[in-house]
Amino acid sequence: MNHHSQIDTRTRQAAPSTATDELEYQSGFGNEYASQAVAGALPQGRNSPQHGPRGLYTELLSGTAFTAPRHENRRTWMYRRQPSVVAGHYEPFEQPYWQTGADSTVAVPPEPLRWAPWSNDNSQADFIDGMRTVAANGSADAQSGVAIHIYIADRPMSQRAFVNADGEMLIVPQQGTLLITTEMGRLQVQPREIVIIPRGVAFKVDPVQDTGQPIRGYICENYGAQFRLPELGPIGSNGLANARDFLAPVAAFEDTTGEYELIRKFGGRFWRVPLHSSPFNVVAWHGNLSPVKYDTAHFMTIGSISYDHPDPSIFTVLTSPSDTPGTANCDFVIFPPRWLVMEDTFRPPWFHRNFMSEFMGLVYGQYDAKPGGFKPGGASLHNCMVPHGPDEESYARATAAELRPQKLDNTLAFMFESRFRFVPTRFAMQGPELDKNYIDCWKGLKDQFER
Ligand SMILES: O=C(O)Cc1cc(O)ccc1O
Ligand SMILES: [Fe+2]
Repeated sequence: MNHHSQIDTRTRQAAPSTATDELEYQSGFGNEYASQAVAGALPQGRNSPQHGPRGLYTELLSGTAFTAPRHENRRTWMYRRQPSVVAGHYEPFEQPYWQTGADSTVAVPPEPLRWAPWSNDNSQADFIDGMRTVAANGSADAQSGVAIHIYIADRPMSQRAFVNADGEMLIVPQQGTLLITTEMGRLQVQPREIVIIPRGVAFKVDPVQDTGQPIRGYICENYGAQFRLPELGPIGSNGLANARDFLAPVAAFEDTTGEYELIRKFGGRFWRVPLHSSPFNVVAWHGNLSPVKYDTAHFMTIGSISYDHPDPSIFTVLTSPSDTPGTANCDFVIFPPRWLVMEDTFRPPWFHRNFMSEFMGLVYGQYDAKPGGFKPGGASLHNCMVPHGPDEESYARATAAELRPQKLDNTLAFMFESRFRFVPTRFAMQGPELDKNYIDCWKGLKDQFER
């Protein structure tokens, strides 16, 4: 099933890169998916028959505690050519730029921060080597908080696979199409789409075409509760990201021979182990723990059709709740193409100070609160209680505008919003991408009080 062909491009914005996706998927979010690459490989009526089907080994992957409530419980049964315990000894692997948890030695100024698109500092990097942590909070061992990384990669992972025991990974591609091979099968993901790789699932990321440009994007590594669809409350039973638009892979296994290198992130450290065959050897699987992708063009955006600018929580695609109701470990929020029709309203985001900490990125186009300075591939950070809002240009434009219905088009910004303060890494604070003059975009907002 190719869902791209179903997008109505008259009303929905096409992504800048449009490689066609010929892969097959199963639809739904957190379904009891079932798939087999070879007939007879998926047992019927039981999970672990005395003899695995077709000589396959049975292996269970639990993404939540066995006793997690039913609506949160995630696990998948895999039928594979070898169990994943077949491996040698692990040895340490170095990835010094991929950091875990807040770095308490970094002094974070309580002011708005912004970064230009990061430059490619290593043109020999795959997805793992090309990862750079830009901010983090919480702790992987405490199962709370997130890290935000950017990746810039020029080469395929090829015979290298990766397992993250510290959290799930929400990938937001910004440039170039990815082919993601996982234990559950393959997904193709391009800018405008997002993908979630659950904690513990082996995967690798390869560029789809050689465009001469590296693949680039943002990642939210989530140490906390798994991302899920938000409650809809009075919105009702439909809207925002609809579950049926999420796509899980179908079972597929690799026949490649030769050595694999498996890299495992475990408690903030990296380890490597040689494998004598591909870890992508699952012939059939069933369960509700699976990577899924989602095309944000399917997002049913809701906004004000009377007056005022609503809170951006109406744009929540996914939420990772914390123990405090309504106060997320992390929300993933998008600012997609949409109509603005509010009457007698300052339409861009208001000036504000927020309890929650806001990390923003831009996939393409312009963000209405910051028409200049905030570039695709760059980022901004407005931490807990840090004042921010529309820049001078946006303010001038919005207060002068004639309030006709207006389409914000050709744009996709997003926000990782967390209850925990984001601590930028040394890499982010000391690199040349940090915008030293960001605060100046507000300096012309003079006192114009008419007494
Ligand atoms: O600060 C930002 O640009 C993000 C944001 C957008 C919005 O529409 C309302 C509040 C908010 O924090
Ligand atoms: Fe904000």
